[in-house]
Amino acid sequence: MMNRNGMVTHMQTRIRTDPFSSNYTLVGKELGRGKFAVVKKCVDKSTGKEYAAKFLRKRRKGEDCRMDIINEIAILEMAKFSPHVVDLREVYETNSELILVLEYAAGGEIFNQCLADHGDAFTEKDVIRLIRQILNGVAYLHRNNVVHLDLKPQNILLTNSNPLGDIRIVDFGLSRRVDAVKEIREILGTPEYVAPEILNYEPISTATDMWSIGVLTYVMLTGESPFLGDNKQETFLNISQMNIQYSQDVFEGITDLAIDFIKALLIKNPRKRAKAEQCLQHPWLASCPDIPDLLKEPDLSQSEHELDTPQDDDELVLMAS
Ligand SMILES: Cc1cnc(Nc2ccc(CC#N)cc2)nc1Nc1cc(C2CC2)[nH]n1
Repeated sequence: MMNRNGMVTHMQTRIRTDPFSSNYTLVGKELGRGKFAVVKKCVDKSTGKEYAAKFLRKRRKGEDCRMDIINEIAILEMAKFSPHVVDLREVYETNSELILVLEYAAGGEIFNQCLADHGDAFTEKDVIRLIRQILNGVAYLHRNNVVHLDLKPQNILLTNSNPLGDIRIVDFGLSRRVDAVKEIREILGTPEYVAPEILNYEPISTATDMWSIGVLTYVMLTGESPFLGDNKQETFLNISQMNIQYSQDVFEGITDLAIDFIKALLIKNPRKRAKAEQCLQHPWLASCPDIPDLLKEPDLSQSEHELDTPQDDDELVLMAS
């Protein structure tokens, strides 16, 4: 089932109402915190296995937001066959919260290694391998007509940081189905990574995620955020005016193929931007072989997992930023 702004309203996971604390022990400090969610590491009491528990408040600013959380759960369910999307184990509900028990990625956010000093920063070879995994995960979502809409280094986790492990895409709190609605025109995402069409209230599409992957690649290779200004307005201006440099000093030691890859994504017109499947064929990614991911994941784009089409086709409500 879909509603009019591309949110999924139907899920299959059984929601448990027995106490989360009967089965899990919380350990250590918080892993992450958002406006209406907190993420904590936990351990399954019966197996000792580690998970991440995401506590999401159902009421936000006096509104019932339970359906927003159902949307996130349904998208995690749909993506369960992708090895690059964090796995959802089970869901609990209390009076005030829904609790998602998710796969634990011990390596944390790639954000931390993007900014690391030269010694611990990613090599170009690391970035090629990680970007290929991100593209495989995003290609899977796009084949299933889902856009993430908040791709950034804080939402790409590592199974292990040293030795460098594999990526897991997390946080589908802003994600939407793009096939079920004529146009999604909401201001979403994080300023440094939002695509120009978001700022101009133009239609959001899978190309919106591809722009974010272009920014992400730039940051992973250089440690610099290409459009970051002194404040949100300046950042938005840099994006809408395409104020981006590929200077020799910032890209010292980085191949021209890498720059060519980024330039295929940081294109203002979304229709001209490379798609995930095209990116996977780019010579920059072909420069170091890896196990073909498609061998690991069935493609469910045409299957019983297909979400229902929407009941009504009203125009989307234009959301204020
Ligand atoms: C070691 C660790 C360190 N830092 C974060 N940060 C983080 C980033 C984004 C979100 C946003 C979300 N969702 C939550 C936490 N997650 C970690 N492990 C996780 C985190 C998780 C699941 C995704 C929560 N599994 N393993």
